[in-house]
Amino acid sequence: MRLKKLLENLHLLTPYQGEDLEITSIENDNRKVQKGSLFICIKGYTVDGHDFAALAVKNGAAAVLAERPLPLEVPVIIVKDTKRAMAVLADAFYGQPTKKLKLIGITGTNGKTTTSHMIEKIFADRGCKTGLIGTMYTKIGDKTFESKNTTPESLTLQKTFHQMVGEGVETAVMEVSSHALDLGRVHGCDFDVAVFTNLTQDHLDYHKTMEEYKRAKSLLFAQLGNTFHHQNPKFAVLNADDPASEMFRSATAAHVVTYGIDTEADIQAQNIQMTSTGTKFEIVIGENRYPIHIQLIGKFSVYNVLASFTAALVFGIPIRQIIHSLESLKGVAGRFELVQAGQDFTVIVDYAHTPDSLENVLKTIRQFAQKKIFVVVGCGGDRDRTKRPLMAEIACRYATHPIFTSDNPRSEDPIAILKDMEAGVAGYSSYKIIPDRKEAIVYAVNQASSGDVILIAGKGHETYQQIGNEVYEFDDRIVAREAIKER
Ligand SMILES: CC(=O)N[C@H]1[C@@H](OP(=O)(O)OP(=O)(O)OC[C@H]2O[C@@H](n3ccc(=O)[nH]c3=O)[C@H](O)[C@@H]2O)O[C@H](CO)[C@@H](O)[C@@H]1O[C@H](C)C(=O)N[C@@H](C)C(=O)N[C@H](CCC(=O)O)C(=O)O
Ligand SMILES: Nc1ncnc2c1ncn2[C@@H]1O[C@H](COP(=O)(O)OP(=O)(O)OP(=O)(O)O)[C@@H](O)[C@H]1O
Ligand SMILES: N[C@H](CCC[C@H](N)C(=O)O)C(=O)O
Ligand SMILES: [Mg+2]
Repeated sequence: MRLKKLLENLHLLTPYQGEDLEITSIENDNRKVQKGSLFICIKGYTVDGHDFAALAVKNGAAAVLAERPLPLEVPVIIVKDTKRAMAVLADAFYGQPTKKLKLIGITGTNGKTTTSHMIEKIFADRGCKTGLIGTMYTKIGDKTFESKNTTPESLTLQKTFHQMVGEGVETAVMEVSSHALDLGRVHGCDFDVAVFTNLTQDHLDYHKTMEEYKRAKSLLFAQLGNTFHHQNPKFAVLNADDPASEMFRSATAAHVVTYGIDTEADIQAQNIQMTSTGTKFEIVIGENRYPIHIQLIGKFSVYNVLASFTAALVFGIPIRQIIHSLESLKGVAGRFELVQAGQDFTVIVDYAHTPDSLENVLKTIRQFAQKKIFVVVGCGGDRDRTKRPLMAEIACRYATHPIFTSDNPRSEDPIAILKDMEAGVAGYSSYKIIPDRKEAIVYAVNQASSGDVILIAGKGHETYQQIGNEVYEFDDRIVAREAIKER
């Protein structure tokens, strides 16, 4: 694409008058620059991309987009906010791919990954080629690619959507994190449906207050726009049981459809019963009742099913097909995943790393556990510190044998993280501290007797543990399996 044509999309008050050049790619990392790239300088949290502009030019950059003048031999286009501009240029360069896709965005503290997989399954079961972007990976059809962030920055995102369109994807489902919304990573994404799961405490290291965290989440609903698309209507799918939904409703002019359990909603779950193979309930829509028997357990799973059901319903997918897809879902990796290695006690690996998710999972376990409940849990370093004492207290409140250990300590001292956790459990003496995660898992496995339950929380599908700057191979499921075998 020609540079002038590309820059027209920025609608600068003083249009670019410089040399017109062929732009072969857009990059914001000098290490990816090739001959003819437009290099965008982004001031990051760690380094300033402006400091890499000269290197980018050396690597072949034809032009540079920056927030201040730079002494370079190629054209330097100055804008106030390169991150905002990057989203616009990425969308234009890749041919506005989200306009060619049915795009479903999911936000909320917990349940995004699970719900996105449910929605993807409903569309895939209909023979539709799907795309998925989220915490575990980016997926195009059956191929998966590693993802660094739950929601990547705009350039990576638009490139991925472009690839999806090229490979025949019709429907893309993505998790939209609060960081992404706040940092404008999804600017320009033409969402058709925005889904809200729930809002509880997390990420206060970044957002500082719950109000700010909620405001960031509300941007997804604001982004559905204020224009009506009567041929392709846009929908906000909101959780009637979560008070934050009111703010999200007011943030959008799109059609609002609610789901819920405890509060009256357009799509409601009633008569919820736990069975030996999962959960049975009825989905009530007006006068109609649709029985469903899913293979997952817990009230939180019912919420995820309702959110997915509603998102699919607004696209006009027949109810019996939606129900069939949801009933045949066995689970999502690392979410309430059972480790079965011939033992006579239950071992569950789950991604609960927030107070609310830990409480939900432990409450669910309490519904069926007959004997001891072990929980092996830690808290991530360089993340919200205020959730640490809360998670520890929840572990002690619901489990008979809580074991505090390390999650991903990152740059923090693991012992200091454990001290933050301990601050929440002054009134308890039931817990044990084993800083080494493997030792903690082995200890729980060795202590368990027939009929007990062990919950290993926090890392779910993760296959690594980050201690300092080192990333080690670590998979709770494999460690637990080996511990069971060696018992
Ligand atoms: C705080 C934050 O969001 N950081 C994100 C940010 O990194 P950063 O600001 O540190 O970037 P930087 O390293 O300073 O680089 C600045 C610029 O210089 C460029 N650069 C850098 C080095 C170099 O040699 N050459 C070069 O050109 C970089 O390409 C970049 O354009 O930009 C990176 C690239 O897009 C992100 O990967 C990174 O996410 C980090 C890994 C992260 O941990 N983010 C978390 C907080 C996050 O975003 N989490 C959410 C939600 C998680 C959930 O609840 O599910 C998520 O969506 O993942
Ligand atoms: N609807 C829900 N409400 C509360 N907790 C949930 C819900 N769904 C899942 N959980 C719990 O939260 C954990 C994380 O679920 P999931 O990975 O689907 O959430 P997420 O929003 O994608 O999280 P992240 O922001 O870390 O990517 C699960 O392992 C489970 O313990
Ligand atoms: N997306 C979440 C994942 C946390 C997972 C937990 N294992 C941790 O490392 O804290 C985050 O980055 O905060
Ligand atoms: Mg996720």
